[in-house]
Amino acid sequence: MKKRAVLALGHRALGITLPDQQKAVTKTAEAIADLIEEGYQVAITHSNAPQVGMIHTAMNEFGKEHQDYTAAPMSVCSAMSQGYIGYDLQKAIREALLNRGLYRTVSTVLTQVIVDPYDEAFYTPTKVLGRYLNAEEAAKERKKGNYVVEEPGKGFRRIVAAPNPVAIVEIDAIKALLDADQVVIAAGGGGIPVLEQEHHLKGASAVVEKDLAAGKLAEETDADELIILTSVEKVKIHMGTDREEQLEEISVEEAKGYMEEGHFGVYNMLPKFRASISFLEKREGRRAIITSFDHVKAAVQGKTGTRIL
Ligand SMILES: Nc1ncnc2c1ncn2[C@@H]1O[C@H](COP(=O)(O)OP(=O)(O)O)[C@@H](O)[C@H]1O
Ligand SMILES: NC(=O)OP(=O)(O)O
Repeated sequence: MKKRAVLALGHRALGITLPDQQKAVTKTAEAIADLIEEGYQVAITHSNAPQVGMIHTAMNEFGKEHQDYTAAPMSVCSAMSQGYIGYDLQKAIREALLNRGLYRTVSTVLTQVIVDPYDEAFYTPTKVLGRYLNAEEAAKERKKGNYVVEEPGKGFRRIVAAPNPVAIVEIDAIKALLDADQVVIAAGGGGIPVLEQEHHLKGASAVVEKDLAAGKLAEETDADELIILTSVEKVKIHMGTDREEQLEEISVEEAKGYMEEGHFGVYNMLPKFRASISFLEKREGRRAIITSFDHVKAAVQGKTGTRIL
């Protein structure tokens, strides 16, 4: 029986600008093809904060120059990011597989993720997005009810909530594609955040943390492995001190302990641990791996990466 993996692609595996993204996904697609060659069924999710920031600027600032301009809410910007990132990934993965004489349909499911309107995250936004604003522009954003944060010496940036993913709306479609052994890109950028209002879904002005959405996707697709591809081969404890140590194979209990001791960056490494622990506590006997895209093959073979069991 095939193993099922959910992969989360971070900034290094995905790239940021259009040309950068096309170059990065070509390399990442090789790593994904390695996994498929090893017999994995693969679902992929990815970052999108830089991309959604660019789309938001394009739609809401330069868009005004178009006579039929209407503002684009954050949820629509998220959907757009899923579309073009998915398109680049589809092309790159299809090609990497064809070069190895393999064929799989690769598709992107525009995915909505339900969030809780009472999530604390709506009161304490953490996802920094878009270009730098000057003080006057920042004041205008605040007047519109948007949150803005100052980066000393650089200017101001929009900041939006990163609520927890509660459920994946299109989960049955994603599962059907995986069951058919097809490659699926889903819950990109953490999914398009939506609020459930009776039986309607309403886009939320937020960006879900992609690592947490990947954990939810792994849980809901009953995956064997959650593989988070980031910029480091292994996670460190006591990072930057003379006690620095790389983590290899650790238990959930150990992972929780390190988390509580505060070894991980709050907005970068910590969500990867939260996602891994949440998945492993709900699906016993599975594995979470945190490593870089160029070490994924060795990591699934147990030779490198930080592996949480
Ligand atoms: N304990 C840690 N061990 C390794 N890297 C860490 C740790 N804490 C924070 N980091 C930082 O987390 C970064 C990866 O997170 P992030 O940049 O958000 O990645 P991604 O875009 O891949 O999700 C690393 O480049 C590193 O600087
Ligand atoms: N959605 C999301 O978590 O994106 P980043 O990884 O780019 O912050």
